[in-house]
Amino acid sequence: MNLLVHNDSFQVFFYSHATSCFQFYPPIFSWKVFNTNSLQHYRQTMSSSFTPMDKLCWRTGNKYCCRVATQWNKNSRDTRMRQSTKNRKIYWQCRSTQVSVEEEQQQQSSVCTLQFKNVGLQVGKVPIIRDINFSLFEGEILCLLGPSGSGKSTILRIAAGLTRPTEGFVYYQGKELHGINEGAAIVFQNFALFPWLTVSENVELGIRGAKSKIQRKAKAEKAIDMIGLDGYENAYPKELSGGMRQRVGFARAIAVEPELLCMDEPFSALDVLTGENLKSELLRLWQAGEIPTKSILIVTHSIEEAVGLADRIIILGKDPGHIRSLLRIPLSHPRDRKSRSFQNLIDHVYTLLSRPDATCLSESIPVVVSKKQKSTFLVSSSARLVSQESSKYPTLPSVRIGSVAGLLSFFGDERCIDLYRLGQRLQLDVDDLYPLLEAGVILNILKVTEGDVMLTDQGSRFSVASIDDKKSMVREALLQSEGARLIQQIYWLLRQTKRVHRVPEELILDTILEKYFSPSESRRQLEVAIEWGRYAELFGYDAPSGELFLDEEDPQQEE
Ligand SMILES: Nc1ncnc2c1ncn2[C@@H]1O[C@H](COP(=O)(O)OP(=O)(O)OP(=O)(O)O)[C@@H](O)[C@H]1O
Repeated sequence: MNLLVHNDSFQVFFYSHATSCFQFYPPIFSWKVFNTNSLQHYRQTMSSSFTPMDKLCWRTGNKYCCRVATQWNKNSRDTRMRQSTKNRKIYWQCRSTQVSVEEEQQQQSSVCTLQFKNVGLQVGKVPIIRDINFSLFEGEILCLLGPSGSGKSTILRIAAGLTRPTEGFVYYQGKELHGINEGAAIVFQNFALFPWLTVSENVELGIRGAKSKIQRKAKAEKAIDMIGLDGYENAYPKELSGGMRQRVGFARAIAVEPELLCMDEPFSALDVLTGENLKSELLRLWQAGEIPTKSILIVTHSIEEAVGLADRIIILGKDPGHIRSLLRIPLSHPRDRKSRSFQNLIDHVYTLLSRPDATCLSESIPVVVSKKQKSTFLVSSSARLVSQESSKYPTLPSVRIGSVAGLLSFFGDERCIDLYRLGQRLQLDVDDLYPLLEAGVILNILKVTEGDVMLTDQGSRFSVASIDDKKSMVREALLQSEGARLIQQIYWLLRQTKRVHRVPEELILDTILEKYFSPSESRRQLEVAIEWGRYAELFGYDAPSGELFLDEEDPQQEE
Protein backbone atom coordinates (compact mmCIF):
# COMPACT_ATOMS: atom_id res chain seq x y z
CA MET A 1 0.00 0.00 0.00
CA ASN A 2 1.26 3.48 -0.89
CA LEU A 3 0.00 6.62 0.74
CA LEU A 4 0.62 10.16 -0.33
CA VAL A 5 0.53 12.51 2.59
CA HIS A 6 0.82 16.21 3.04
CA ASN A 7 0.93 16.83 6.70
CA ASP A 8 3.02 19.53 8.28
CA SER A 9 0.52 20.49 10.90
CA PHE A 10 -1.56 17.53 11.91
CA GLN A 11 -1.49 13.80 12.24
CA VAL A 12 -2.81 10.99 10.15
CA PHE A 13 -3.51 7.35 10.82
CA PHE A 14 -2.42 4.70 8.40
CA TYR A 15 -4.14 1.42 7.89
CA SER A 16 -1.89 -1.57 8.19
CA HIS A 17 -3.02 -4.74 6.46
CA ALA A 18 -0.64 -6.73 8.57
CA THR A 19 -2.29 -5.85 11.86
CA SER A 20 -5.75 -4.74 10.65
CA CYS A 21 -5.13 -1.63 12.64
CA PHE A 22 -4.76 2.00 11.87
CA GLN A 23 -1.57 3.41 12.97
CA PHE A 24 -0.68 6.86 14.14
CA TYR A 25 2.01 8.72 12.28
CA PRO A 26 3.73 11.83 13.66
CA PRO A 27 3.79 15.12 11.77
CA ILE A 28 6.06 15.32 8.78
CA PHE A 29 7.13 18.36 6.88
CA SER A 30 6.79 17.62 3.23
CA TRP A 31 4.99 15.57 0.65
CA LYS A 32 6.08 12.01 0.92
CA VAL A 33 5.18 8.70 -0.60
CA PHE A 34 5.22 5.78 1.80
CA ASN A 35 5.41 2.26 0.60
CA THR A 36 4.77 -0.87 2.56
CA ASN A 37 8.35 -0.97 3.77
CA SER A 38 8.20 2.43 5.38
CA LEU A 39 4.81 1.63 6.90
CA GLN A 40 6.29 -1.53 8.28
CA HIS A 41 9.06 0.57 9.72
CA TYR A 42 6.64 2.91 11.47
CA ARG A 43 4.55 0.00 12.63
CA GLN A 44 7.57 -1.19 14.50
CA THR A 45 8.63 2.16 15.86
CA MET A 46 5.16 3.38 16.80
CA SER A 47 3.66 0.18 18.06
CA SER A 48 2.25 1.85 21.16
CA SER A 49 -0.17 3.92 19.11
CA PHE A 50 -2.04 1.05 17.48
CA THR A 51 -5.76 1.52 17.68
CA PRO A 52 -8.47 -0.99 16.76
CA MET A 53 -9.59 -0.41 13.23
CA ASP A 54 -13.33 -0.02 13.70
CA LYS A 55 -12.84 2.79 16.21
CA LEU A 56 -10.89 5.10 13.98
CA CYS A 57 -11.40 4.12 10.41
CA TRP A 58 -13.55 2.54 7.81
CA ARG A 59 -13.41 1.75 4.15
CA THR A 60 -15.58 3.08 1.32
CA GLY A 61 -14.92 1.44 -2.06
CA ASN A 62 -11.21 1.80 -2.61
CA LYS A 63 -10.92 4.74 -0.21
CA TYR A 64 -9.64 4.33 3.29
CA CYS A 65 -11.11 6.87 5.65
CA CYS A 66 -9.76 7.71 9.02
CA ARG A 67 -10.12 10.31 11.68
CA VAL A 68 -7.56 13.01 11.95
CA ALA A 69 -5.79 13.66 15.19
CA THR A 70 -6.01 17.03 16.81
CA GLN A 71 -2.67 18.74 16.27
CA TRP A 72 -4.02 21.43 14.05
CA ASN A 73 -2.28 24.63 13.26
CA LYS A 74 -4.99 27.28 13.29
CA ASN A 75 -2.87 29.73 11.36
CA SER A 76 -2.68 27.49 8.35
CA ARG A 77 -4.34 28.79 5.23
CA ASP A 78 -5.03 25.28 4.09
CA THR A 79 -8.81 25.35 3.87
CA ARG A 80 -9.21 21.74 2.84
CA MET A 81 -7.37 20.62 5.90
CA ARG A 82 -9.34 22.96 8.09
CA GLN A 83 -12.51 21.46 6.74
CA SER A 84 -11.14 17.99 7.20
CA THR A 85 -10.39 18.76 10.80
CA LYS A 86 -13.85 20.14 11.33
CA ASN A 87 -15.41 17.00 9.98
CA ARG A 88 -12.79 15.06 11.85
CA LYS A 89 -12.04 12.78 8.95
CA ILE A 90 -9.74 12.63 6.01
CA TYR A 91 -9.66 10.41 2.97
CA TRP A 92 -6.60 8.82 1.48
CA GLN A 93 -7.07 6.89 -1.66
CA CYS A 94 -4.89 3.82 -1.54
CA ARG A 95 -3.92 1.66 -4.43
CA SER A 96 -1.15 -0.77 -4.75
CA THR A 97 2.04 1.00 -5.87
CA GLN A 98 0.40 3.90 -7.70
CA VAL A 99 -0.23 7.52 -6.94
CA SER A 100 -1.58 9.65 -9.73
CA VAL A 101 -0.70 13.25 -10.46
CA GLU A 102 -4.39 14.16 -10.43
CA GLU A 103 -4.86 12.75 -6.96
CA GLU A 104 -1.82 14.57 -5.78
CA GLN A 105 -3.06 17.81 -7.28
CA GLN A 106 -6.46 17.42 -5.70
CA GLN A 107 -4.86 16.86 -2.36
CA GLN A 108 -2.59 19.85 -2.83
CA SER A 109 -5.23 22.13 -4.26
CA SER A 110 -5.88 23.97 -1.04
CA VAL A 111 -2.35 25.38 -0.90
CA CYS A 112 -2.44 26.81 -4.35
CA THR A 113 -0.38 29.97 -4.96
CA LEU A 114 -1.25 30.51 -8.59
CA GLN A 115 -3.91 29.09 -10.82
CA PHE A 116 -4.49 29.45 -14.56
CA LYS A 117 -8.00 28.56 -15.73
CA ASN A 118 -8.57 28.34 -19.48
CA VAL A 119 -6.14 31.18 -20.04
CA GLY A 120 -5.61 32.35 -23.59
CA LEU A 121 -4.00 35.32 -25.27
CA GLN A 122 -4.69 36.62 -28.72
CA VAL A 123 -2.87 39.63 -30.14
CA GLY A 124 -4.90 41.09 -32.99
CA LYS A 125 -6.00 38.00 -34.87
CA VAL A 126 -2.97 35.98 -33.82
CA PRO A 127 -3.49 33.41 -31.06
CA ILE A 128 -0.39 33.28 -28.84
CA ILE A 129 -1.52 30.76 -26.21
CA ARG A 130 -4.76 28.89 -25.68
CA ASP A 131 -6.48 26.87 -22.94
CA ILE A 132 -3.71 27.08 -20.40
CA ASN A 133 -4.75 25.30 -17.21
CA PHE A 134 -2.43 24.61 -14.32
CA SER A 135 -1.91 25.26 -10.65
CA LEU A 136 1.25 26.13 -8.80
CA PHE A 137 1.36 25.05 -5.18
CA GLU A 138 3.18 26.29 -2.12
CA GLY A 139 6.59 24.72 -1.71
CA GLU A 140 6.76 23.88 -5.38
CA ILE A 141 9.11 24.64 -8.27
CA LEU A 142 7.26 24.42 -11.57
CA CYS A 143 9.17 24.56 -14.85
CA LEU A 144 7.78 25.64 -18.19
CA LEU A 145 9.60 23.82 -20.96
CA GLY A 146 8.92 23.93 -24.67
CA PRO A 147 10.20 24.98 -28.06
CA SER A 148 10.82 28.56 -28.95
CA GLY A 149 7.56 30.40 -29.53
CA SER A 150 5.43 28.07 -27.40
CA GLY A 151 4.47 30.91 -25.09
CA LYS A 152 6.63 30.22 -22.03
CA SER A 153 7.56 33.86 -21.43
CA THR A 154 4.00 34.93 -22.18
CA ILE A 155 2.68 32.62 -19.44
CA LEU A 156 5.31 33.95 -17.03
CA ARG A 157 4.39 37.54 -17.81
CA ILE A 158 0.71 36.76 -17.30
CA ALA A 159 1.54 35.17 -13.92
CA ALA A 160 3.39 38.34 -12.91
CA GLY A 161 0.50 40.49 -14.12
CA LEU A 162 2.60 42.19 -16.79
CA THR A 163 0.42 40.88 -19.61
CA ARG A 164 -3.32 40.59 -19.41
CA PRO A 165 -4.86 37.47 -20.94
CA THR A 166 -7.70 37.87 -23.41
CA GLU A 167 -9.40 34.68 -22.23
CA GLY A 168 -9.80 32.80 -18.96
CA PHE A 169 -8.85 33.62 -15.40
CA VAL A 170 -5.70 33.84 -13.33
CA TYR A 171 -5.98 33.44 -9.56
CA TYR A 172 -3.26 34.43 -7.15
CA GLN A 173 -3.69 33.24 -3.54
CA GLY A 174 -7.28 32.37 -4.43
CA LYS A 175 -8.18 35.84 -5.73
CA GLU A 176 -8.59 36.77 -9.35
CA LEU A 177 -5.57 38.65 -10.58
CA HIS A 178 -6.13 42.12 -12.03
CA GLY A 179 -3.11 44.19 -12.97
CA ILE A 180 0.38 43.74 -11.54
CA ASN A 181 0.82 40.75 -9.24
CA GLU A 182 2.09 42.40 -6.05
CA GLY A 183 3.20 39.08 -4.61
CA ALA A 184 5.44 38.22 -7.54
CA ALA A 185 8.92 39.21 -8.70
CA ILE A 186 10.64 38.41 -11.98
CA VAL A 187 14.24 37.53 -12.75
CA PHE A 188 14.99 38.11 -16.43
CA GLN A 189 17.40 36.30 -18.71
CA ASN A 190 19.21 39.50 -19.70
CA PHE A 191 19.48 40.77 -16.08
CA ALA A 192 17.51 43.97 -16.93
CA LEU A 193 19.64 46.22 -14.71
CA PHE A 194 19.83 49.99 -14.95
CA PRO A 195 23.43 50.74 -15.97
CA TRP A 196 23.45 54.17 -14.36
CA LEU A 197 22.48 52.81 -10.94
CA THR A 198 24.77 51.04 -8.47
CA VAL A 199 24.12 47.49 -7.26
CA SER A 200 22.39 48.83 -4.13
CA GLU A 201 20.28 51.28 -6.07
CA ASN A 202 19.26 48.61 -8.57
CA VAL A 203 18.21 46.30 -5.75
CA GLU A 204 16.38 49.05 -3.82
CA LEU A 205 14.46 50.12 -6.87
CA GLY A 206 11.79 47.45 -6.80
CA ILE A 207 11.20 47.36 -3.03
CA ARG A 208 7.60 48.12 -2.27
CA GLY A 209 5.93 48.73 1.04
CA ALA A 210 9.04 49.95 2.90
CA LYS A 211 8.07 52.77 5.24
CA SER A 212 11.28 54.72 5.01
CA LYS A 213 14.46 54.99 2.97
CA ILE A 214 16.36 53.37 5.85
CA GLN A 215 14.01 50.42 5.85
CA ARG A 216 14.35 50.06 2.09
CA LYS A 217 18.12 50.17 2.37
CA ALA A 218 18.09 47.53 5.08
CA LYS A 219 15.99 45.20 2.95
CA ALA A 220 18.30 45.70 -0.01
CA GLU A 221 21.37 45.03 2.14
CA LYS A 222 19.85 41.83 3.45
CA ALA A 223 19.16 40.58 -0.09
CA ILE A 224 22.63 41.63 -1.28
CA ASP A 225 24.18 39.74 1.64
CA MET A 226 22.10 36.67 1.08
CA ILE A 227 22.99 36.41 -2.57
CA GLY A 228 26.71 36.90 -1.96
CA LEU A 229 27.12 40.39 -3.36
CA ASP A 230 28.45 42.13 -0.25
CA GLY A 231 31.39 44.32 -1.12
CA TYR A 232 29.85 45.20 -4.47
CA GLU A 233 27.09 47.49 -3.18
CA ASN A 234 28.53 50.58 -4.83
CA ALA A 235 29.67 48.95 -8.05
CA TYR A 236 27.95 49.69 -11.35
CA PRO A 237 26.67 46.83 -13.56
CA LYS A 238 29.39 47.37 -16.15
CA GLU A 239 32.01 46.54 -13.50
CA LEU A 240 30.45 43.14 -12.88
CA SER A 241 30.75 39.79 -14.65
CA GLY A 242 27.62 38.18 -16.16
CA GLY A 243 27.22 35.93 -13.13
CA MET A 244 27.48 38.88 -10.72
CA ARG A 245 24.98 40.87 -12.77
CA GLN A 246 22.50 38.04 -12.54
CA ARG A 247 23.12 37.91 -8.80
CA VAL A 248 21.96 41.53 -8.74
CA GLY A 249 18.88 40.40 -10.68
CA PHE A 250 18.21 37.76 -8.03
CA ALA A 251 18.90 40.15 -5.15
CA ARG A 252 16.47 42.65 -6.65
CA ALA A 253 13.79 39.97 -6.86
CA ILE A 254 14.46 38.58 -3.39
CA ALA A 255 14.51 42.04 -1.79
CA VAL A 256 10.83 42.38 -2.68
CA GLU A 257 10.22 39.29 -0.53
CA PRO A 258 8.02 37.75 -3.21
CA GLU A 259 5.80 34.81 -2.46
CA LEU A 260 5.96 33.90 -6.12
CA LEU A 261 9.34 34.05 -7.83
CA CYS A 262 9.10 34.03 -11.63
CA MET A 263 12.30 33.38 -13.57
CA ASP A 264 12.66 33.66 -17.32
CA GLU A 265 15.67 31.57 -18.34
CA PRO A 266 17.74 33.09 -15.55
CA PHE A 267 20.83 30.98 -16.15
CA SER A 268 20.90 30.81 -19.92
CA ALA A 269 23.02 33.93 -20.48
CA LEU A 270 25.70 32.63 -18.09
CA ASP A 271 28.52 30.25 -18.77
CA VAL A 272 27.85 26.70 -17.59
CA LEU A 273 29.86 26.80 -14.38
CA THR A 274 28.56 30.19 -13.26
CA GLY A 275 25.02 29.10 -14.05
CA GLU A 276 25.41 25.84 -12.09
CA ASN A 277 26.88 27.67 -9.13
CA LEU A 278 24.10 30.24 -9.00
CA LYS A 279 21.47 27.55 -9.45
CA SER A 280 22.72 25.46 -6.56
CA GLU A 281 23.00 28.52 -4.30
CA LEU A 282 19.46 29.53 -5.13
CA LEU A 283 18.24 26.01 -4.47
CA ARG A 284 20.00 26.00 -1.13
CA LEU A 285 18.39 29.31 -0.08
CA TRP A 286 14.99 28.01 -1.18
CA GLN A 287 15.31 24.67 0.60
CA ALA A 288 16.66 26.20 3.78
CA GLY A 289 13.69 28.59 3.81
CA GLU A 290 16.03 31.59 3.85
CA ILE A 291 13.94 33.38 1.23
CA PRO A 292 10.25 34.05 1.89
CA THR A 293 9.30 32.70 -1.52
CA LYS A 294 6.56 30.09 -1.43
CA SER A 295 6.51 29.01 -5.07
CA ILE A 296 8.81 29.27 -8.06
CA LEU A 297 7.78 29.40 -11.71
CA ILE A 298 10.73 29.04 -14.03
CA VAL A 299 11.05 29.12 -17.81
CA THR A 300 13.86 27.11 -19.28
CA HIS A 301 15.03 25.62 -22.55
CA SER A 302 17.17 23.04 -20.84
CA ILE A 303 15.70 19.62 -20.10
CA GLU A 304 18.50 18.89 -17.68
CA GLU A 305 17.83 22.12 -15.81
CA ALA A 306 14.12 21.35 -15.63
CA VAL A 307 14.63 17.80 -14.39
CA GLY A 308 17.36 19.02 -12.03
CA LEU A 309 15.26 21.76 -10.41
CA ALA A 310 11.56 21.16 -10.80
CA ASP A 311 8.97 19.36 -8.77
CA ARG A 312 6.78 19.37 -11.84
CA ILE A 313 7.36 20.24 -15.49
CA ILE A 314 4.82 21.62 -17.91
CA ILE A 315 5.72 20.78 -21.50
CA LEU A 316 4.33 23.23 -24.00
CA GLY A 317 3.62 22.89 -27.69
CA LYS A 318 3.22 25.74 -30.15
CA ASP A 319 0.92 27.14 -32.85
CA PRO A 320 -0.51 28.46 -30.62
CA GLY A 321 1.16 27.76 -27.25
CA HIS A 322 -0.68 25.00 -25.37
CA ILE A 323 0.04 22.48 -22.65
CA ARG A 324 1.05 19.10 -24.02
CA SER A 325 2.14 17.38 -20.90
CA LEU A 326 2.47 17.69 -17.16
CA LEU A 327 5.08 15.64 -15.37
CA ARG A 328 6.00 15.21 -11.77
CA ILE A 329 9.67 14.77 -10.93
CA PRO A 330 9.65 12.50 -7.90
CA LEU A 331 13.33 12.88 -7.03
CA SER A 332 14.59 14.45 -3.86
CA HIS A 333 17.34 17.09 -3.77
CA PRO A 334 20.26 17.01 -4.25
CA ARG A 335 19.62 15.12 -7.47
CA ASP A 336 22.18 12.74 -8.80
CA ARG A 337 22.41 13.54 -12.52
CA LYS A 338 24.11 10.28 -13.27
CA SER A 339 21.46 8.15 -11.58
CA ARG A 340 19.26 5.90 -13.68
CA SER A 341 16.07 7.61 -12.54
CA PHE A 342 17.42 11.04 -13.53
CA GLN A 343 18.54 9.78 -16.93
CA ASN A 344 15.20 7.98 -17.45
CA LEU A 345 13.35 11.20 -16.83
CA ILE A 346 15.59 13.15 -19.19
CA ASP A 347 15.00 10.56 -21.92
CA HIS A 348 11.30 10.69 -21.29
CA VAL A 349 11.10 14.49 -21.48
CA TYR A 350 13.21 14.42 -24.65
CA THR A 351 10.78 11.97 -26.17
CA LEU A 352 7.79 14.12 -25.28
CA LEU A 353 9.40 17.24 -26.67
CA SER A 354 10.35 15.58 -29.91
CA ARG A 355 6.84 14.26 -30.61
CA PRO A 356 5.14 17.41 -31.85
CA ASP A 357 2.27 15.46 -33.37
CA ALA A 358 0.92 14.25 -30.06
CA THR A 359 -0.56 15.90 -27.01
CA CYS A 360 0.05 13.82 -23.98
CA LEU A 361 -1.53 14.65 -20.67
CA SER A 362 -1.04 12.65 -17.55
CA GLU A 363 1.73 10.52 -18.94
CA SER A 364 3.03 7.28 -17.45
CA ILE A 365 6.69 7.39 -16.57
CA PRO A 366 8.42 4.51 -14.90
CA VAL A 367 10.85 6.09 -12.47
CA VAL A 368 12.94 4.89 -9.63
CA VAL A 369 11.88 6.91 -6.59
CA SER A 370 15.18 6.88 -4.82
CA LYS A 371 18.16 4.68 -4.41
CA LYS A 372 17.11 3.92 -0.87
CA GLN A 373 13.57 2.92 -1.61
CA LYS A 374 14.51 1.04 -4.76
CA SER A 375 10.87 0.85 -5.72
CA THR A 376 9.47 1.70 -9.09
CA PHE A 377 6.12 3.33 -9.45
CA LEU A 378 4.07 5.04 -12.05
CA VAL A 379 3.65 8.76 -11.76
CA SER A 380 0.32 8.38 -13.41
CA SER A 381 -1.61 5.43 -14.58
CA SER A 382 -3.31 6.72 -17.67
CA ALA A 383 -1.61 7.92 -20.82
CA ARG A 384 -3.87 9.80 -23.17
CA LEU A 385 -2.73 10.72 -26.61
CA VAL A 386 -4.70 13.30 -28.46
CA SER A 387 -3.67 14.45 -31.88
CA GLN A 388 -2.79 18.10 -32.06
CA GLU A 389 -5.33 20.29 -33.72
CA SER A 390 -3.59 21.34 -36.87
CA SER A 391 -3.23 24.98 -37.64
CA LYS A 392 -3.71 26.19 -41.21
CA TYR A 393 0.01 26.15 -41.93
CA PRO A 394 2.29 24.08 -39.73
CA THR A 395 5.21 26.19 -38.58
CA LEU A 396 8.38 25.58 -40.55
CA PRO A 397 11.30 25.00 -38.19
CA SER A 398 13.78 27.81 -38.43
CA VAL A 399 16.84 25.89 -39.69
CA ARG A 400 18.83 25.62 -42.89
CA ILE A 401 18.59 22.47 -44.97
CA GLY A 402 22.39 22.35 -44.91
CA SER A 403 22.33 22.01 -41.11
CA VAL A 404 19.90 19.10 -41.33
CA ALA A 405 22.18 17.44 -43.86
CA GLY A 406 25.10 18.09 -41.48
CA LEU A 407 23.21 16.35 -38.69
CA LEU A 408 23.24 13.11 -40.68
CA SER A 409 27.02 12.97 -40.54
CA PHE A 410 26.76 12.43 -36.76
CA PHE A 411 25.05 9.10 -37.34
CA GLY A 412 28.19 7.49 -38.73
CA ASP A 413 27.38 3.82 -39.22
CA GLU A 414 24.44 3.92 -36.84
CA ARG A 415 20.85 4.15 -38.05
CA CYS A 416 19.38 4.90 -34.67
CA ILE A 417 20.66 7.18 -31.89
CA ASP A 418 19.25 7.98 -28.47
CA LEU A 419 17.93 11.56 -28.59
CA TYR A 420 19.62 12.70 -25.45
CA ARG A 421 22.98 11.26 -26.54
CA LEU A 422 22.60 12.94 -29.92
CA GLY A 423 22.02 16.28 -28.15
CA GLN A 424 25.14 15.69 -26.07
CA ARG A 425 27.18 14.60 -29.08
CA LEU A 426 26.23 17.76 -30.94
CA GLN A 427 26.44 19.86 -27.78
CA LEU A 428 23.01 21.19 -28.61
CA ASP A 429 20.27 22.14 -26.24
CA VAL A 430 16.85 20.71 -27.01
CA ASP A 431 15.71 24.03 -28.37
CA ASP A 432 18.39 23.88 -31.05
CA LEU A 433 18.10 20.16 -31.69
CA TYR A 434 14.32 20.08 -31.87
CA PRO A 435 13.93 22.24 -35.03
CA LEU A 436 16.61 20.20 -36.79
CA LEU A 437 14.70 17.01 -36.03
CA GLU A 438 11.42 18.60 -37.09
CA ALA A 439 13.00 19.57 -40.40
CA GLY A 440 14.44 16.07 -40.82
CA VAL A 441 10.96 14.60 -40.31
CA ILE A 442 9.40 17.02 -42.83
CA LEU A 443 12.06 16.03 -45.35
CA ASN A 444 11.38 12.36 -44.65
CA ILE A 445 15.00 11.65 -43.80
CA LEU A 446 14.54 11.23 -40.04
CA LYS A 447 12.02 9.48 -37.87
CA VAL A 448 11.64 10.24 -34.17
CA THR A 449 10.29 7.49 -31.96
CA GLU A 450 10.32 6.82 -28.21
CA GLY A 451 13.54 8.54 -27.14
CA ASP A 452 15.38 7.71 -30.36
CA VAL A 453 16.01 9.34 -33.69
CA MET A 454 16.33 7.08 -36.71
CA LEU A 455 17.50 7.50 -40.28
CA THR A 456 14.78 6.54 -42.73
CA ASP A 457 15.68 4.64 -45.93
CA GLN A 458 15.42 7.97 -47.69
CA GLY A 459 17.76 9.43 -45.04
CA SER A 460 20.37 6.72 -45.68
CA ARG A 461 20.23 7.45 -49.41
CA PHE A 462 20.33 11.19 -48.73
CA SER A 463 23.50 10.98 -46.66
CA VAL A 464 25.50 9.52 -49.58
CA ALA A 465 23.73 11.31 -52.45
CA SER A 466 25.26 13.91 -54.79
CA ILE A 467 24.21 17.54 -54.34
CA ASP A 468 21.80 17.37 -57.28
CA ASP A 469 20.22 14.20 -55.99
CA LYS A 470 19.90 15.75 -52.52
CA LYS A 471 18.14 18.73 -54.04
CA SER A 472 15.66 16.60 -55.94
CA MET A 473 14.98 14.49 -52.82
CA VAL A 474 14.29 17.67 -50.83
CA ARG A 475 12.10 18.99 -53.66
CA GLU A 476 10.06 15.80 -53.70
CA ALA A 477 9.65 15.80 -49.93
CA LEU A 478 8.64 19.47 -49.79
CA LEU A 479 5.95 18.98 -52.41
CA GLN A 480 4.48 16.05 -50.50
CA SER A 481 5.02 16.67 -46.82
CA GLU A 482 2.12 17.91 -44.70
CA GLY A 483 4.64 19.96 -42.68
CA ALA A 484 5.67 21.95 -45.78
CA ARG A 485 2.21 23.21 -46.74
CA LEU A 486 3.37 26.81 -46.71
CA ILE A 487 6.02 26.06 -49.35
CA GLN A 488 3.47 24.12 -51.43
CA GLN A 489 1.08 27.08 -51.21
CA ILE A 490 3.74 29.56 -52.35
CA TYR A 491 4.76 27.25 -55.20
CA TRP A 492 1.15 26.82 -56.27
CA LEU A 493 0.58 30.59 -56.14
CA LEU A 494 3.62 31.22 -58.34
CA ARG A 495 2.49 28.66 -60.87
CA GLN A 496 -0.98 30.20 -60.97
CA THR A 497 0.42 33.65 -61.73
CA LYS A 498 0.31 33.85 -65.50
CA ARG A 499 3.37 34.66 -67.62
CA VAL A 500 5.68 36.41 -65.14
CA HIS A 501 5.35 33.86 -62.34
CA ARG A 502 6.38 36.48 -59.81
CA VAL A 503 4.70 37.39 -56.54
CA PRO A 504 5.67 40.20 -54.14
CA GLU A 505 6.61 38.93 -50.68
CA GLU A 506 4.17 41.43 -49.14
CA LEU A 507 1.33 39.57 -50.80
CA ILE A 508 2.41 36.31 -49.18
CA LEU A 509 2.81 38.03 -45.83
CA ASP A 510 -0.57 39.75 -46.05
CA THR A 511 -2.71 37.05 -47.58
CA ILE A 512 -1.18 33.91 -46.13
CA LEU A 513 1.12 34.38 -43.20
CA GLU A 514 -0.16 37.21 -41.06
CA LYS A 515 -3.54 35.54 -40.75
CA TYR A 516 -1.94 32.77 -38.76
CA PHE A 517 1.32 34.09 -37.33
CA SER A 518 2.50 37.20 -35.53
CA PRO A 519 4.28 39.77 -37.78
CA SER A 520 7.73 38.70 -36.57
CA GLU A 521 6.93 34.98 -36.91
CA SER A 522 5.41 35.63 -40.36
CA ARG A 523 8.66 37.22 -41.47
CA ARG A 524 10.63 34.30 -40.05
CA GLN A 525 8.37 31.77 -41.79
CA LEU A 526 8.81 33.57 -45.09
CA GLU A 527 12.58 33.54 -44.69
CA VAL A 528 12.59 29.79 -43.97
CA ALA A 529 10.25 29.10 -46.91
CA ILE A 530 12.51 31.10 -49.23
CA GLU A 531 15.63 29.32 -47.97
CA TRP A 532 14.11 25.86 -48.39
CA GLY A 533 12.42 26.72 -51.70
CA ARG A 534 15.73 28.00 -53.06
CA TYR A 535 17.62 24.92 -51.94
CA ALA A 536 15.06 22.68 -53.62
CA GLU A 537 15.10 24.96 -56.68
CA LEU A 538 11.34 25.30 -56.45
CA PHE A 539 11.39 29.08 -56.50
CA GLY A 540 13.80 31.94 -56.14
CA TYR A 541 13.82 35.33 -54.41
CA ASP A 542 14.79 38.66 -55.87
CA ALA A 543 15.93 40.80 -52.92
CA PRO A 544 15.91 44.24 -54.66
CA SER A 545 12.28 43.90 -55.76
CA GLY A 546 11.23 41.73 -52.81
CA GLU A 547 9.61 39.25 -55.21
CA LEU A 548 9.48 35.48 -55.26
CA PHE A 549 9.62 33.89 -58.68
CA LEU A 550 9.30 30.47 -60.16
CA ASP A 551 12.57 28.81 -61.03
CA GLU A 552 13.08 28.99 -64.78
CA GLU A 553 14.00 25.37 -65.00
CA ASP A 554 10.94 24.23 -63.15
CA PRO A 555 9.92 21.14 -65.13
CA GLN A 556 6.27 21.71 -64.31
CA GLN A 557 6.26 25.36 -65.32
CA GLU A 558 3.47 26.23 -67.73
CA GLU A 559 4.57 27.39 -71.16
N1 LIG B 1 2.55 41.10 -27.97
C1 LIG B 1 2.79 40.23 -28.95
N2 LIG B 1 2.46 40.52 -30.22
C2 LIG B 1 2.66 39.65 -31.23
N3 LIG B 1 3.23 38.44 -31.04
C3 LIG B 1 3.59 38.11 -29.81
C4 LIG B 1 3.39 38.96 -28.69
N4 LIG B 1 3.84 38.34 -27.58
C5 LIG B 1 4.31 37.15 -28.00
N5 LIG B 1 4.16 37.02 -29.31
C6 LIG B 1 4.53 35.85 -30.13
O1 LIG B 1 4.03 34.72 -29.43
C7 LIG B 1 4.92 33.64 -29.51
C8 LIG B 1 5.26 33.16 -28.13
O2 LIG B 1 6.17 34.08 -27.53
P1 LIG B 1 6.96 33.76 -26.19
O3 LIG B 1 8.08 34.75 -26.08
O4 LIG B 1 6.00 33.72 -25.05
O5 LIG B 1 7.49 32.30 -26.50
P2 LIG B 1 8.65 31.51 -25.77
O6 LIG B 1 8.22 30.09 -25.71
O7 LIG B 1 9.02 32.17 -24.48
O8 LIG B 1 9.80 31.68 -26.84
P3 LIG B 1 11.39 31.79 -26.60
O9 LIG B 1 11.77 30.48 -26.00
O10 LIG B 1 11.94 31.99 -27.98
O11 LIG B 1 11.63 32.94 -25.68
C9 LIG B 1 6.10 34.13 -30.32
O12 LIG B 1 5.94 33.68 -31.64
C10 LIG B 1 6.02 35.63 -30.22
O13 LIG B 1 6.54 36.23 -31.39
